[in-house]
Amino acid sequence: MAGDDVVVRLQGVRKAFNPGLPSEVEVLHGIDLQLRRGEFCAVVGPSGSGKSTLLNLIGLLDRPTAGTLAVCGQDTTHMDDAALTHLRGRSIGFVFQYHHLIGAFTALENVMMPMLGDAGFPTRAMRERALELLGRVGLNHRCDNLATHLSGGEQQRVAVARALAMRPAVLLADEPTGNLDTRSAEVVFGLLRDVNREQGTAVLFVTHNPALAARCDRTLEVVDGLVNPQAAVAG
Ligand SMILES: Nc1ncnc2c1ncn2[C@@H]1O[C@H](COP(=O)(O)OP(=O)(O)OP(=O)(O)O)[C@@H](O)[C@H]1O
Repeated sequence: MAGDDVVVRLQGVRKAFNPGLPSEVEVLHGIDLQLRRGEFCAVVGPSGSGKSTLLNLIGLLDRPTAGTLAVCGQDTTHMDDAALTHLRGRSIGFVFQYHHLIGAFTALENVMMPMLGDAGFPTRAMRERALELLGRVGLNHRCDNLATHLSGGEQQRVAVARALAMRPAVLLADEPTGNLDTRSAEVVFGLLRDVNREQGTAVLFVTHNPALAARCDRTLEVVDGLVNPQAAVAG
């Protein structure tokens, strides 16, 4: 297996909540998977099977209880929280089912948020990058609108622009179209697909929509905390 273009690698990853307590529950039971640069991969499976838990681990929002996880070639096992935050900021973009924009900020300000980083104040370069991204998602005419004044589909397009701000190698999209009407879902899916093809961004796209899953390069099926091995290796 080629190693250089692997942007996410999980080996024997397990995740238990409340470990060591009577309420302990293991949700992921030993996941092996690789995601390569440029792959657009659907993540499907029944409700409660562990899809979001898996994405939260890959997004470095939570830690495995066993196994190894490497992102962009870096083994995260012994990283402290600061190192995880740094790696996450440089490598991962997130789009969630609910956009999580800051309603009192404009579209432009929301897209600039991830770029503020340590500097903490906006620069002209950040503003220009945010304008470019809003143009990319077809919303330059909305840049000065408050997020709360945008439609659901527009808000999700701003969320996509924000997720791309740091040019992530990996985009994690957890049911990004789940709350949208068919037309807006198509626009958001098309945007993710275009970005994937143009920039080689690897995408994990959680969906309950079989028609959208069928349009991805491959499908990971999560069932009872395991990834279907056939689907995981299928091209
Ligand atoms: N913090 C937590 N503490 C305890 N159990 C949790 C926690 N987070 C998730 N779970 C449990 O882990 C299991 C998997 O949840 P997860 O959200 O990953 O499923 P999912 O496949 O994304 O579901 P859906 O399709 O409904 O979004 C569920 O049984 C859930 O109740």
